[in-house]
Amino acid sequence: MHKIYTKVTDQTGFFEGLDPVELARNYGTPLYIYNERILRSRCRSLKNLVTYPRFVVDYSAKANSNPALLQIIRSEGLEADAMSPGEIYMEKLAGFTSDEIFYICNNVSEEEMRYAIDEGVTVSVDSLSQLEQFGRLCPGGRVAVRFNPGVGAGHHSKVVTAGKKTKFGVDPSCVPQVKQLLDQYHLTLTGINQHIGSLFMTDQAFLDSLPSLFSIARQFPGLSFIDLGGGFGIPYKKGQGEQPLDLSSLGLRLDQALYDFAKEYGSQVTFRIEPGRYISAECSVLLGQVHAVKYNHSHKYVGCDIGFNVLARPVLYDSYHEVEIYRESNVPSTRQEEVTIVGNICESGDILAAGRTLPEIFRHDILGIQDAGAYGYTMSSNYNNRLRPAEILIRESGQVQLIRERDTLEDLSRHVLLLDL
Ligand SMILES: Cc1ncc(COP(=O)(O)O)c(C=O)c1O
Ligand SMILES: N[C@@H](CCCC[NH3+])C(=O)O
Repeated sequence: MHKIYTKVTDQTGFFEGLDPVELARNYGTPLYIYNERILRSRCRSLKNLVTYPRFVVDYSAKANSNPALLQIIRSEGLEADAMSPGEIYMEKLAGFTSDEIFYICNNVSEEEMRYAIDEGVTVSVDSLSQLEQFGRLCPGGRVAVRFNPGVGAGHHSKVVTAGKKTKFGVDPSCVPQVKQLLDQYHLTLTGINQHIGSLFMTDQAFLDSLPSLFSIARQFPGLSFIDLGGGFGIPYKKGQGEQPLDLSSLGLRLDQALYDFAKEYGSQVTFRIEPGRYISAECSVLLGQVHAVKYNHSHKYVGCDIGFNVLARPVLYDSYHEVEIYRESNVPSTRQEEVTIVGNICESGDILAAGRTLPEIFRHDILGIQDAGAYGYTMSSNYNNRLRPAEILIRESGQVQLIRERDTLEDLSRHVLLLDL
């Protein structure tokens, strides 16, 4: 077993006794590693959020749609939301049936909407024009409408998806036009949904959004479901003492709100939530290797193979991920130093962690980027013609399984057509 010099969050025993340096050597870096036990525990926490009996957790696959992980999530009794035909496709590959998939789309073409209708999944539209499109494609069908409750939340303005400044959802003042379109195309409104945004760490905004959603529901008697959205946060700064979202307090208050509303509205109604990050973020550590260390104007840069093509969150949102250091040799880090960890992409903004105080890092060290399982691989790209990483899963049995191969150079040229010069 190689010595691990800094252990910030591995009290959970993330590697289950395996050696991250050996995993990096066997599978190469960059490498997304997932832990099945942690993934299952997050699914169970949300499934047991409330006691209200008709409560469904739709996993939001945009956070991570690796089919092996989707299989585990489904085996825990969760259903799934989808944002694109690709997500529907991956979910079906993992075994989700049409009635377990909720397609929450935004500004889609007729072709895409037709795909979802033909696949038999429930469709939610989020504008009057998309409702009209659905009506023309599927007259007499069942549809859901996403409303904007007016209350937004999120870790960055780019991921707040309700409130005044967002493209998402139908304004509640448009209920009469929604009714008119439902009538015109003989549609049944099967449910309404919302999503206030991504990552809240207190329950306030989420609970504050409910009265507005419930007041919309009152205008549509007989709905099968009301979907409250996702956004449940995880503490990315555990090393600085950031505390997890208090699910038990949120659950208690939510439960009360659900029972109260169902009593008034009708107890047949199902409530859904659609979390992504909470389920998949903490079950993954992303491994990378340090290939260069240098000083530029006396600041130390640690250069590794995790460019923003592998993990885009720090560059897109200034997101913070804890970094652990794993080392093969027994060379100790004798001092702490301030460093900036950067990737191998041809942009100055390719910064993974800026100005971090960490134990001294050497060339060849393995870095473990924590909480990388949500919006990690799914937002990766081939920018600079780099290869997207491999993904492995540490099973509950302790076995390691490859669940996605690393891209190859041939993958880069797969859809390319050369000229005949
Ligand atoms: C419509 C919708 N549902 C669910 C989610 C999942 O969000 P989160 O991963 O924060 O739970 C998102 C992403 O913000 C979303 O846009
Ligand atoms: N991609 C964002 C979350 C957006 C969720 C999708 N609406 C993140 O990494 O935090």
